[in-house]
Amino acid sequence: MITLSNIEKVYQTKSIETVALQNVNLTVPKGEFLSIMGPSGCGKSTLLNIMGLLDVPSSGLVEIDGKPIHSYKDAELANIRNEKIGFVFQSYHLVNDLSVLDNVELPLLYRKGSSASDRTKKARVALEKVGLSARTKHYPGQLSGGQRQRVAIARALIGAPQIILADEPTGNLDSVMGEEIMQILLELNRLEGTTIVMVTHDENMAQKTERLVRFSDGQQVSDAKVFANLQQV
Ligand SMILES: Nc1ncnc2c1ncn2[C@@H]1O[C@H](COP(=O)(O)OP(=O)(O)OP(=O)(O)O)[C@@H](O)[C@H]1O
Repeated sequence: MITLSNIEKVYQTKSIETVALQNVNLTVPKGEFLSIMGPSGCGKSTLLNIMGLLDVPSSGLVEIDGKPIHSYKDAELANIRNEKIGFVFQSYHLVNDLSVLDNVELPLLYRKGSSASDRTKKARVALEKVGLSARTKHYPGQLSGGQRQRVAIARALIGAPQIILADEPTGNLDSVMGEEIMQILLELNRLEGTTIVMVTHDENMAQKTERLVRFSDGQQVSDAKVFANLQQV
């Protein structure tokens, strides 16, 4: 579970102060699939970075599973990020000169006690989950956008994270590939209980999730269960 209380984020550059988030209170229960929508610049990526422990708020409290993150040392935070959280980005963030298999193995390189054979085995399982078993030796440049995003999801999955944070995961894809990626995320959430927070500009994608929070100017303007999916919740 992720809890944000009275979160404020102010970016201070030499001459300008930008309030990216203000008075944000949001709880994401374990196993929820939550969408975040809002106009460009309203603070969605900032929010996701704070939830993913990649950034800290200017004020307010962030708790993961009931424990405030400021009570952890930096090394402990890095461990939580590595073990509990998987990230998926709009532009995939794959390493171009590594094969698909090596890209997927990357998060485990930073984990203690994982052998090369264990990493390879887990990477193959993750690639199978996203339907890319036949592409392990390819390089990202040899794949379509949808396939690259599936590699990125496999990489997020390899460490069996409890939480996946996805920043516009279908943003660079056409509607067919976007739908495929969405089905993978929905299955992960339903079958494995992975908590997913997804930033999206696509109303259709948001309507497939359980709950939709809309932001404007750094603040929540609505927070509602997605009616069409209520019977599945
Ligand atoms: N590192 C930074 N330094 C200064 N200002 C920043 C920084 N990062 C973001 N901002 C500002 O904070 C505000 C929120 O940015 P953020 O990237 O969170 O918005 P967003 O809703 O994700 O936008 P988009 O949909 O375009 O990706 C914007 O006004 C942006 O210019």
